[in-house]
Amino acid sequence: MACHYYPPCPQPHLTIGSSKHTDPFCLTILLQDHNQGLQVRNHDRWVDMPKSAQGALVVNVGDFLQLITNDKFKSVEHRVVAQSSTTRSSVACFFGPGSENKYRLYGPAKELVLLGGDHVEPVYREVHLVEFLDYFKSNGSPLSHFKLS
Ligand SMILES: O=C(O)CCC(=O)C(=O)O
Ligand SMILES: [Fe+2]
Repeated sequence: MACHYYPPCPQPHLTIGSSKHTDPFCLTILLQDHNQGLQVRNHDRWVDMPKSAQGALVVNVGDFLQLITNDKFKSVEHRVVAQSSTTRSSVACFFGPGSENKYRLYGPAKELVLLGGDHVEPVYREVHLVEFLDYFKSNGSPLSHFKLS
């Protein structure tokens, strides 16, 4: 879980709340307050997330879910831009394989690779969570690194 507090910045164009990234796990469930700032990347455009209705949760797909679904679900690149006069708070909960499975090998799920009876080539090699997260910590999104050529 990560709790974020973004103070106002009088010159928001000179800073960034949170730099662009994808989340590494399967799903992120995000509670944000009523102030805007979160943006998601749609092709080459940054799109403002609309203000959440009271109590609404934002659900982001992460890189590990993209890997095990063989690209059926795509992780979303996002960032938080600073605001000139309002603060912003958010709480993000990250969901993925438990640490008891950290050395288990995961790859594109056979059920998804073979969906509909048609054979679909796996896009990624098998990897365990420790290797996946180590790569993420040093380099950002690990997806292209674990792609089969
Ligand atoms: O503060 C936000 O809305 C986003 C936080 C976030 O992207 C993260 O914790 O990974
Ligand atoms: Fe994030």
